[in-house]
Amino acid sequence: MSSAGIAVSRIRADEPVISPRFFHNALDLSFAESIVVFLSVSGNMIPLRVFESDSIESVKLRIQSFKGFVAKSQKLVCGGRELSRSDSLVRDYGVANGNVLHLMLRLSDIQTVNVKTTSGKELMFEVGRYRDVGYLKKQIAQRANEFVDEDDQELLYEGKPLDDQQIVDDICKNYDPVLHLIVRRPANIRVQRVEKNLDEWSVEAPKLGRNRPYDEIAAESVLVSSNVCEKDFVLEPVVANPKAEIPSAVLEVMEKTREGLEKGNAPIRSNEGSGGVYLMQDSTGLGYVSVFKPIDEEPKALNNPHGLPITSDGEGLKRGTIVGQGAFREVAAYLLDHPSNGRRGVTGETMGFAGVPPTGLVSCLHKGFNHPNVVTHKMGSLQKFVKNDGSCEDIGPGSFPVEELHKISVLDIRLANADRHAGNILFRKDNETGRTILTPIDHGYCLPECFEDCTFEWLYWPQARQPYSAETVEYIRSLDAEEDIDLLKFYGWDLPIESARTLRISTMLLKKGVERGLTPYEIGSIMCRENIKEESVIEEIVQEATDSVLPCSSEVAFLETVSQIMDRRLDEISG
Ligand SMILES: Nc1ncnc2c1ncn2[C@@H]1O[C@H](COP(=O)(O)OP(=O)(O)OP(=O)(O)O)[C@@H](O)[C@H]1O
Repeated sequence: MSSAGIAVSRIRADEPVISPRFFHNALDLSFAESIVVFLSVSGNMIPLRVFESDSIESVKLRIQSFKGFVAKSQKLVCGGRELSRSDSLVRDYGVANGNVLHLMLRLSDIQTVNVKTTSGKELMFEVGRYRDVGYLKKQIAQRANEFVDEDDQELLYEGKPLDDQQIVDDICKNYDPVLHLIVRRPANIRVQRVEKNLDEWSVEAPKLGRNRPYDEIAAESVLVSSNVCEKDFVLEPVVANPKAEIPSAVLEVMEKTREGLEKGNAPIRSNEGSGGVYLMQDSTGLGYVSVFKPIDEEPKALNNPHGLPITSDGEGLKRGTIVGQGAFREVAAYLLDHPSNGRRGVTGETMGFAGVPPTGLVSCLHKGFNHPNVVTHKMGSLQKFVKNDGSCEDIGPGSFPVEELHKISVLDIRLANADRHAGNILFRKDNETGRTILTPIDHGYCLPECFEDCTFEWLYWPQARQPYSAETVEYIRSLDAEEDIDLLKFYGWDLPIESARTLRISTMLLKKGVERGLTPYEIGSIMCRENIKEESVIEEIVQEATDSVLPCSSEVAFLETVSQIMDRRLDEISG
């Protein structure tokens, strides 16, 4: 999931933002049943008239028609809650007159840039929006070996030379620009250190041929400040229990990330995501190695770069989650994604059944992060960057192999994931086999304290209606919620009793469901609400158990009651 054009308003959603007079004018008789809300887009407040009976989808389509933002790319947040169910109504979310709707856009990070050489040859590049011109030059040098080194290239846009530090997104202004490439004959550069942090660069550029704009370049000397020897970053693993070994795949990701930072390749903030998401570069500066998500930049946290209002009660964007705990949840999803042939530490296998990328907890300091007030170390999750061809939001589910979807369904059901939309599943086509491989990412809202916001987009994909294979059933049988809770505790996250209960109940449901031959669709439907108003079956089961046991009953007795009620409900469904 991603976000880019961002609502930046400090006005709280429950504060009236318009004068009574405006209301009087805005609400004439023909609109007696409508309400006026305010759309916060990039700091601007735009009044928007909606009906309480409008669906969220139709509000998004309206925004699309007058602002041009594709409905699919929109994310609306009101009163600290994401209006995530497209078919639910404005009134279901309690949106009222004068409320502020924060609009966040999910824009692709990738920008197409066309490069035209002086001989008229055209090359197309797809680069990250937040890459700079220097990076683009490296790509040009790599793509066509008839071109000389990146240092000899000059890129022009609308006749003006571009600096290496200029960001692609700043040049592009919503369309695919054509840049003109000029290759200079190699200049002779000599660097001499005159004192600490101060180098003297002597550049002797030879005269170039006619029609070249750099004919005038003559020998010159410039003084350039450099910090090449200074280490201006910190990256350390966060270890809560020295006895808990960091998985080898996570250590490798940390090491490669450190190498990139050491080479001066700064974190690049992703255009996507409602929180601060940084793409960490490798040592060559040509690829990404990991993704860092600091806890203080989560949605509703103090330093969120997208200007979402700060939490007033500590609750995250999804019910039953807490702002600042996203990183623990990301790490938990990797730790609990056990390999299919056993447990990670024992088998030596690094990848789990569902393929959650290796993820660890780190403390990181870099001036490129969003910390407007103080420069401090940031704690957050560091996840291996997975090469991909896009997210499942970009293509229809027809080509996804059944087992690829099933592995993600097992993970989501177990962890009661409250944020499984198609943008959080990356896809990649394997060149050799031609198979599509799915990778689940973004687990900051798993293991919530209640089931209210569980949503699984895959529920509506045809593969979800096929039964689990024998191997998957075997894997599900091997799961043990108590072992999982102990594992997380060993790694330093003592799950709150409510989240531990969620894990126990959802594991119980998954196991009982497959024993009755239920499909991912059938089990998933028990966990998800059909609409925002009506409780899901799992919520009804929990409520019935709560009503049946004495308030002083133990957790074991409560879970035993849940188990009995669940058996009855599952028999009704499967019978
Ligand atoms: N492990 C990864 N490998 C490759 N790309 C990734 C990875 N993790 C995140 N990304 C990229 O970064 C983007 C934002 O990440 P992510 O969805 O985790 O952020 P978020 O703020 O939690 O988003 P959301 O608004 O969906 O909750 C993703 O859409 C994806 O393009």
